[in-house]
Amino acid sequence: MPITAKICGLSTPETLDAAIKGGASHVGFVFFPPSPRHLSRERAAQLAARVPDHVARVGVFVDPDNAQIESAIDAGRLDALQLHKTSPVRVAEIKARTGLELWAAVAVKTRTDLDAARTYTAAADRILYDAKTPESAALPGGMGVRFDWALLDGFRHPMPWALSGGLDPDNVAEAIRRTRATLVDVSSGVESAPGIKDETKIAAFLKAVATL
Ligand SMILES: O=C(O)c1ccccc1NCC(=O)[C@H](O)[C@H](O)COP(=O)(O)O
Repeated sequence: MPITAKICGLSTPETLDAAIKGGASHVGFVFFPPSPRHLSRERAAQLAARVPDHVARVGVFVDPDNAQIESAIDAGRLDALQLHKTSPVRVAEIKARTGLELWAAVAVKTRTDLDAARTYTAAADRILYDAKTPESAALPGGMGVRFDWALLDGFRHPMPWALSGGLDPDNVAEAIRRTRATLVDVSSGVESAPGIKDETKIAAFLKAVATL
């Protein structure tokens, strides 16, 4: 099975183009004001217009309300929604309301954290296993934190899934070999500073994925 990749938190035409040129299957647009990657609706619309049909636009949210979601879907021409810190009931509501592909982020630090994945079976289309960020952290994702991939050993995934958290061009091949992920997601591992994507790192990450 080919390995695919989502480059998350893109905010400029140049870095978006680098992700598309490098073969990303998904591009992520963050809609969360505290994030250095947050996009205004205007910026999202400009970027969305550059994305070809074969690349999926994923909107990233933290327990959003309906108005936030609807304006972002329109502006970003979103194909999928990635929801952090959002309950299974709320994910199901959003799915019913939008009809879009829904990804539920599950924050992982211990094996017990994986149990949350099963609570989304009736609501989400995909689980994104992401590293749990510290309680004091400003963001629930995009912090370059990695979890112990061995936690996924022998775990029966309840639905399609993706691996995230602390991936970068140097460790993504090992992560894929270790976990057998078929979709990987990266943000800060392809940045030169928080929120500043680096075209060279994006290309290196996608090359590392493509060579597997
Ligand atoms: O990236 C953000 O700023 C962000 C803000 C709020 C919720 C989620 C966020 N990012 C989620 C992602 O999809 C990241 O790609 C994922 O957490 C991995 O990030 P990183 O460890 O930096 O590669």
